[in-house]
Amino acid sequence: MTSDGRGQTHGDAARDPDALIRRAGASGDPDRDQHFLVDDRVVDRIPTYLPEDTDLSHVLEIGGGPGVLTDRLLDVADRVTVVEQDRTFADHLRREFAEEVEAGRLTVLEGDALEIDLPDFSACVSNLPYGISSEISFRLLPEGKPLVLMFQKEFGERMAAESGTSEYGRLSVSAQHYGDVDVCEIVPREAFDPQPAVQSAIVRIEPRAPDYEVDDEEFFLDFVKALFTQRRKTIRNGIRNTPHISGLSDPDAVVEAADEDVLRKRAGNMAPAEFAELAQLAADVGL
Ligand SMILES: C[S@@+](CC[C@H](N)C(=O)[O-])C[C@H]1O[C@@H](n2cnc3c(N)ncnc32)[C@H](O)[C@@H]1O
Repeated sequence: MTSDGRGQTHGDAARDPDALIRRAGASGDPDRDQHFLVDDRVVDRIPTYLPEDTDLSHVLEIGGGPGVLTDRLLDVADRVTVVEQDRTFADHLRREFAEEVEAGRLTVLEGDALEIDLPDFSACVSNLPYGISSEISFRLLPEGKPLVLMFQKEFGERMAAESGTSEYGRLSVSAQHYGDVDVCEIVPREAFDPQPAVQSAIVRIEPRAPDYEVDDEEFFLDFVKALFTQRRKTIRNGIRNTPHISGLSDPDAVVEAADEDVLRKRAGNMAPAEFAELAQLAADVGL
C-alpha cells in the first residue's frame, strides 16, 4: 500500500486512452459492445466512487478492452483480474501490462464473463459490455462486494430508483436487496469511442446486510418478478394472477394470511423490505 493507503502505484503516468487503442491495433466494434472510454477525467473518477473502506486487495474488471480503466485500477489496487472476451484485446492487455502480469499484479482471463469461473475478488470496477448488464450484475451482486459499474443511463437509473417512481421495478428491488445503490455520475456519449447511442451512468453498489430475512432467495426474486408483471394491479390480484411465475401452489392462502394494507398496495409502492416480508410469508403458507 502507498502512503495514502489506496494501493500500489505502477508506472509514472496514466496511459493515454488514444495511444492504448492504437497499440491494441483494433478499434471498438459496437456490435461487440466495445465502447472505449477516451475521457481521462471520467476514467480518473471511476475508482474514487468505491466506498471509502473498500478492500483493494483484488479488484475485478469485466471487459478490459484497450486497458484505460485497467491502468487506473492498477494504480489503486494491490491486484487486478480482468476478464476480456475478445482475443485481440486480451492479448493486447497482456502485452501492454507485461510488467504487472510478470509481477503477479495483473491476471488477464480470456473468456465470456457470464461463463468463466470468476475469482474471489474484493471489489469490482467495470465499464460493462451493455448487452450483458443484467446477467452480469446478478452474477456479481450476490457476492456481497462493493461494485462500481458503468451501465446505460436508463438501466443504472432503474437499478437505483426509489419506490413510488416510474423507474422503480423488479431491477431496483432485486439490486437493492443486495446493497445501497446510487448513481454517481451520468456520462455523456462523447466520453467513449465509438460513441454509444445513449448516455451512460456510473453506479455504486455498497453491500449491506439486509435488515430482514429471506430464506429462499430464488423464490424471493421470482415473487418480485411475478408481482411486477402486474404492476398496475393490487398486490392481492398480483399474487392471485401469477402463480405460474412465482411458483406459489396456494396463492389464496397467501392472500388470506397477508396484511390488508399490503394487499391494497401496488408493486411500485412496495419497498424492498416489504417485498421480503411478504415473500417470507408467502413461502411459509403458499409454496
Ligand atoms: C464497454 S467496453 C469497455 C472497455 C474498457 N474497459 C473501457 O472502459 O474502455 C466492454 C468490453 O467488454 C468486452 N466484452 C464484451 N462482452 C464480453 C463478455 N461477455 N465477457 C467479457 N468481456 C466482454 C468487450 O470486448 C469490450 O472490450
